[in-house]
Amino acid sequence: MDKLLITGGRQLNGEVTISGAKNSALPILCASLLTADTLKLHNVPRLNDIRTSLRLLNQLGVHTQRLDDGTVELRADQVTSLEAPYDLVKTMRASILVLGPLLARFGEARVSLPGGCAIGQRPVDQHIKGLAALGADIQIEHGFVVARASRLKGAVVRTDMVTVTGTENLLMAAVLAEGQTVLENAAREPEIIDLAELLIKMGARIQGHGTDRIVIDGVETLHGAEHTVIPDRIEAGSFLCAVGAARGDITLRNVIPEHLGATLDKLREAGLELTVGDDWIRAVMQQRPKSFDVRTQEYPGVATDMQAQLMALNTLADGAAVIIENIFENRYMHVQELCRLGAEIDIDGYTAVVRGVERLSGAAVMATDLRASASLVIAGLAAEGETLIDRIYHLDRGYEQMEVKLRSLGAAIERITGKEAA
Ligand SMILES: CC(=O)N[C@H]1[C@@H](OP(=O)(O)OP(=O)(O)OC[C@H]2O[C@@H](n3ccc(=O)[nH]c3=O)[C@H](O)[C@@H]2O)O[C@H](CO)[C@@H](O)[C@@H]1O
Ligand SMILES: C=C(OP(=O)(O)O)C(=O)O
Repeated sequence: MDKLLITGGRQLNGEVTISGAKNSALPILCASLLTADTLKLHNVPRLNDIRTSLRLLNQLGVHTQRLDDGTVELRADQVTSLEAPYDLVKTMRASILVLGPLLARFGEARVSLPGGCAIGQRPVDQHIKGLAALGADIQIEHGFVVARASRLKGAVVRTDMVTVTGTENLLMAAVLAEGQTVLENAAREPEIIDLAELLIKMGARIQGHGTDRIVIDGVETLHGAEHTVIPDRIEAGSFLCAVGAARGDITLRNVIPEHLGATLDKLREAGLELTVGDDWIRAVMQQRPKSFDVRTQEYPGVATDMQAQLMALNTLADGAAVIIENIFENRYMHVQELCRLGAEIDIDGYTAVVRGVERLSGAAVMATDLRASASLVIAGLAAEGETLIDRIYHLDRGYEQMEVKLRSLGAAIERITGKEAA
């Protein structure tokens, strides 16, 4: 298992290019199942989750090809299996996103229930409820969601809570359904808009994406399209937290600053000087951060996927901060590890109180999930001495070459691979 070794205390300076968004690319890859024509996708990040998705799609019979420039071509003209097996689904919850497209185009799907996960229970009942409302017959059998429908029929679907992948699954199902579907209480994340825009290029009729009411008029078939995945707002936010903690002067390239609105507000509260252009953000930090409170919310609020990184920044702040995690019931696994680095944090249910300390000190820590890993990297960059982060396979799920990018900014960070790390 690989580890990361960080020698903290170096400032970050220079430019870094942000990769395509994992959470946009994952549903978009699954949209390839909706047509027999070719999808040509640009700016697809090189991540373990993307490799897992491509493996899953291959297993279903989708022909996939990755070109050197980050382009991925997919063609689902010979789908040979309608089953997403446990061994692939267990490593990545987003595999559930094949359910809607398979059912809509082929009238059948068997998708393993996603396995346990470190940040909360994460049921898929809303995906199932929505597909049932579109006329699917759905059973849970032997750990699989087994869904059948001759042709899905449009309906009004109101999910009990805002769900990102739930909205995406229902959107991909509804585009091929007969008649009109209205998704109420829909997620408004930029990744939903990106998916909807791809589907529209494929011939889908969708209105209202980006609002909480999406109206879809089903069509008989969809065709091929070419699309560029949006930049990863969470990767961008993570680098900004890193410079906030380690200090320095960095410029992010290939970003859409408006997707980071709530995060940028928080970072300004922390004392970062931010200059924002069309597709770049410059961040300068030369002082100790000031503490700032965080309440995670659905977009356009502060993303739960930024909570751990914003907490890492707060551990070094002047003052105390209250952090409230509103989306996942178990997303404080990083707290114990940040405390190993000298942070002072108390948790009470969904609330964490962070009392900023003047310095962190390097230690051996364990990554427990994707954004927890990022928070440990951020803290390690600012800590005195060496921090050794174990289980960074979590980080590799969602950050493209994070240590290479950080090294280019001047960080002392090395990957220790395989046996060497044991
Ligand atoms: C691949 C992807 O895009 N992942 C993102 C997606 O995850 P994901 O789509 O899994 O998260 P959801 O938006 O669905 O979850 C929001 C809340 O709803 C609950 N819920 C959801 C569906 C359901 O059927 N029943 C139910 O109870 C969840 O347990 C959670 O408490 O959105 C999350 C919230 O922004 C992000 O943290 C993840 O990075
Ligand atoms: C929780 C995340 O991803 P996933 O939904 O794929 O687990 C994330 O991106 O922070």
